[in-house]
Amino acid sequence: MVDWTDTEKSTISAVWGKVDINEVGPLALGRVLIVYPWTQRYFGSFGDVSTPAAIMGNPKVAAHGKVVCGALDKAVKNMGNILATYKSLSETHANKLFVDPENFRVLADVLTIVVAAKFGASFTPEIQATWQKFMKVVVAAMGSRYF
Ligand code: HEM
Repeated sequence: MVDWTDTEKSTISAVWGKVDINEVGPLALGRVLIVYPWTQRYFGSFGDVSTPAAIMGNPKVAAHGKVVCGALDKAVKNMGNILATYKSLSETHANKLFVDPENFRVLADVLTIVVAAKFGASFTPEIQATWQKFMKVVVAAMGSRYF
């Protein structure tokens, strides 16, 4: 159970409210595949991911980036119970997709970089701290059914 202050809750809602899932989702997943190439092994059915340009232009990568960010929307809307929110998604990634949970942290870090680049100076250290706390909880929840 994670305690969130009212300020933390409103900070996450405000940041998320300014994030365009359709833009940030594809950018984040594309960057994960480029910066951490071993993650490509999970997306064998996605077609051409052989070069950075192919990855960033791949419609399946873009579509899936939106799906992942859509799932993050659920965490924003259920901050009081992120663990339960991701129970079955964690089970799917563990037992069906066999995704190494270390990759959740990788995705969270890349997403933070993409969000920071979009926000620029308005992504203050205080906002970053709250955002990273939120990401930590998401990563923990996504990894919660691995053991
Ligand atoms: C915050 C972290 C993540 C969230 C919220 C998330 C969310 C999702 C969602 C909602 C789906 C669709 C599930 C379904 O259709 O039942 C999915 C599928 C999938 N995820 Fe994740 N995911 C995350 C991280 C990752 C990472 C880091 C990887 C691999 C590096 C990954 C690999 C996959 C794969 C391979 C699929 C199936 C794709 C397909 O064949 O269509 N996920 N994920």
